[in-house]
Amino acid sequence: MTKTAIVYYSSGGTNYQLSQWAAEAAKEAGSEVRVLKAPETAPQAAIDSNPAWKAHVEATKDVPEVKPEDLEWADAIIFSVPTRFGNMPGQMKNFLDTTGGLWAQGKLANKAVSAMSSAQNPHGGQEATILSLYTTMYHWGAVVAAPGYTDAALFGAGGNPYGTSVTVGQDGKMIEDVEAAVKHQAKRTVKVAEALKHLEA
Ligand SMILES: Cc1cc2nc3c(=O)[nH]c(=O)nc-3n(C[C@H](O)[C@H](O)[C@H](O)COP(=O)(O)O)c2cc1C
Repeated sequence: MTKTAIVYYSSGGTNYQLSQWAAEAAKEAGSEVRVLKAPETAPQAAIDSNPAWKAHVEATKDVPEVKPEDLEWADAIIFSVPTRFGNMPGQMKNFLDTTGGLWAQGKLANKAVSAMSSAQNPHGGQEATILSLYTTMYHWGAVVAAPGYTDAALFGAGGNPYGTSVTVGQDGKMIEDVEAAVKHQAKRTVKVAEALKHLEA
């Protein structure tokens, strides 16, 4: 059975929702799934000063924090993060910077990976954010299973071939309907992981 880790960071819930859709699809594709959040690094005072952020942290307090061992466990890894100035949030970068030990042992090579993102503007840096994640994955020797234009669902969802991305309005709601695109991407990442299982590093 293929194992899938869905690793996200979210302060408003968008990337948590994208991760939930990805989890449903990976399970449908026959994979064992863990949904895991990047550990928070912001001071509690900053979280408390933002009611939406505070509510999201409270609502997801039972989601386990990702550990490097989860990446070693997984055959497929799907990342989901908000765009922060065209880049991933520091919380995710902080976690990725703890994977040096696994990288040095070659344990992240040949994982099938893909990434998703959200931003407040339709062209607010989603693609750059996804590519910033892939830069680290290339160093791992992982195999990026970007969706490209492999399914019609991509077109209704903004058509981002690097990875599903969505615009989030001022009210925190998603503008485009990306559920089908997320699910296609997750299933494809699982399929690529299955195909890679017998590859020698
Ligand atoms: C520090 C910071 C930087 C941001 N930078 C951008 C940006 O460059 N472009 C943009 O469109 N939105 C930007 N945003 C908005 C976030 O991308 C948006 O709130 C996020 O995608 C919502 O995802 P979440 O609900 O999972 O937290 C930024 C937000 C913060 C807090």
